[in-house]
Amino acid sequence: MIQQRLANMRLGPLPTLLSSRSSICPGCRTLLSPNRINVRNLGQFTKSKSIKYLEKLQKAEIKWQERAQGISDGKLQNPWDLLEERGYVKDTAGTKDTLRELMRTKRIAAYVGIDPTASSLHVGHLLPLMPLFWMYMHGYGAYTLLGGSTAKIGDPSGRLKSRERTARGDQTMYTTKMHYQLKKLWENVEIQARRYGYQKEWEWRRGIKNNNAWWNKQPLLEILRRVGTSMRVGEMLSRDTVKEKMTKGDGVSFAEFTYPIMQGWDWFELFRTLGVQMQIGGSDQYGNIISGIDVIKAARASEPDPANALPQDDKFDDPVGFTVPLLTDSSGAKFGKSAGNAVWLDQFDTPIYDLYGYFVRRSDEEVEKLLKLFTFVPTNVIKEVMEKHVDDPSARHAQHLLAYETVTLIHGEQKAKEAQAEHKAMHGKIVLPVRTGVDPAVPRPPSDPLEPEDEYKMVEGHPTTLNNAPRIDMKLPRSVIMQKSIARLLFITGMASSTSEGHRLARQSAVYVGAMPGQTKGEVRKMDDGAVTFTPVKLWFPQDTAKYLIDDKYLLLRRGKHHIRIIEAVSDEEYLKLGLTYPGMPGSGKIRQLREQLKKLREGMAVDRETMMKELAQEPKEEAEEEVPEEGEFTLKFPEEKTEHVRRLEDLIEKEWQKREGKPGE
Ligand SMILES: Nc1ncnc2c1ncn2[C@@H]1O[C@H](COP(=O)(O)OP(=O)(O)OP(=O)(O)O)[C@@H](O)[C@H]1O
Ligand SMILES: N[C@@H](Cc1ccc(O)cc1)C(=O)O
Repeated sequence: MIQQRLANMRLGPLPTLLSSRSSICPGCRTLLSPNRINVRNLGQFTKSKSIKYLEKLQKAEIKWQERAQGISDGKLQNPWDLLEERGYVKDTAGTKDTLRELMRTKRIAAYVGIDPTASSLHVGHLLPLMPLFWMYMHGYGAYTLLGGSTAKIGDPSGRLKSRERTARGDQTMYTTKMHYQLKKLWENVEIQARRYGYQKEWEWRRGIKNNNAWWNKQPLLEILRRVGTSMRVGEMLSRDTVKEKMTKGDGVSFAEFTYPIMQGWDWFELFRTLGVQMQIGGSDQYGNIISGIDVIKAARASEPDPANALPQDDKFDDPVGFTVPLLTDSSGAKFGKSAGNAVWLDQFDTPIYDLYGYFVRRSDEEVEKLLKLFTFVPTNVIKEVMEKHVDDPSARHAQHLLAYETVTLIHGEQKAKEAQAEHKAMHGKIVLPVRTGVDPAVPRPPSDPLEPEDEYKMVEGHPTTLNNAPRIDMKLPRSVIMQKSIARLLFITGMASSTSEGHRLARQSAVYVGAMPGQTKGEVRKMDDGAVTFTPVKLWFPQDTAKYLIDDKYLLLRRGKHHIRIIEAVSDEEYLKLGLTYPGMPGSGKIRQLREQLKKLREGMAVDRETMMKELAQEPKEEAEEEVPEEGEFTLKFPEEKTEHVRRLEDLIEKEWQKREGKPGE
């Protein structure tokens, strides 16, 4: 069938196509029209490969057109209707009819941008991401963009106060963490797609972009000439967000005023290179989306090279967008970091158990809406679940489904199973702890200084995925970073199982450090803030590690695809005060010994107080330093007197004993 259609296609013989002049975005796996293929943009293919590639494009296009016909015939649902039905559409840029028809006829691509202004994504960010994920699962191109450059300006939309400036190093840390969170989300979306029966096809496209890639080399003059001349200041001043901030807030800086143009130019870049015709954002992004459409139209009309001209034949070539409703808390405040009510996607900011608990606590009134927004559960199944739920609301059946599915998307199904089992074991016996800041009235329980090093251990016996990858961020004393060999650092950070393995990895350049590839041999170029780039580690001298410190504060290491460490250099005093330890830290044996005993006690393995005290009185085992310190090498050692951390652990052990012995007040 496809063969036959291929032969009948009006595209003509492929070699002819290859010589035709016009434009197609190189990243799009979309055949726009017969005369729109630009051989220059297919430069990376040899001629024969290009023909194969074009054949694949043709097949994909035929499938798409068959699907479009199926939608017209009422055999298939238009994905736009799915987005509307699930509650994702608040306002549209472009009429709903245009959006609907565009999605039926054209395999467009869409994007959602997020500025890395915190170290983690939060549940609010999932809302604009969900329709993007749905689009991906229906064969559209889907891109997430990190605003490494826009974050330096700060979007004034929906705010009365300008964002605080972020230090260069922190900005890098935020970008890196969000980049890996997005990667993890995308990997989980692939799994979810399979789980829900969406068969992955060659044409599916997705990616994570960083606008730093173009802003670092974008001449201002080009923007002013191509876009600046047609954007009217009066119109820009009349935008609600600008007016609000100018009259009720702290004013609008010139940089903030140009923010919508920056965001619009991002869109133009994605439109030009990847065929991203649609932008999705929270409802506070409506003004920026409208400005973006103006920017694209102006940039498109002012293209100096006709060979690069973008299609602009009819309304289906114009950029479009839509906003999702804002997720708010019970007081109506936008759920996010600025309002201080965020539920984080980073399990070390919001533990998975708490994330699960957050969704279980949603009210009966909102659970159906949230199931549609945050899960891939089909609407007919949601309907059945809600019927069951109404029969016995106290079982919180719908809420558990919501929690399970959302945690599965964020952290993987295994983690969702664990959180559910843990939750079920606790249910009814204790009040759920709230450690997320969702409800500030509930005090946060003191954190347990339990086995922090374990967070950096790789899971044994299982392949590493981003769902089970160890913790990314860690602190280390500055002296350790500056004076230990890179091999030792790899061991200390959990990237290698021993110093000798660290040595081998560094010798083979099998690990990477956050930096820009040097242009000359031995040259070290620091990473651009806002972008994440790695170059292979070499066996350099301990003092050379300092060259890779970003903003004199962060060192980035990567092994394979999933083992990342963002190591923050803190003063030795602060490290001790925080009570942190690292593998092989001289004097840390006491802490390890106390932790082991506390664990034993909690697991009911401790015999009696006297035996435990005896064991604690023994000299703790020190982890042998595999490496003989080089002369003058610093070794951070715990001071003789008890540290805060030791005292805290002793205190916890005492409390556990009192609990066990049934002392009042515990
Ligand atoms: N609570 C929310 N509901 C819906 N969309 C949201 C929510 N929070 C953020 N978004 C959307 O996520 C995208 C990125 O948001 P942004 O980078 O502004 O982060 P933010 O957390 O909203 O920032 P802040 O809370 O500091 O204002 C935007 O499209 C934004 O509208
Ligand atoms: N301005 C958006 C983030 C964003 C940044 C760059 C873009 O191209 C798109 C969106 C926000 O603050 O929420």
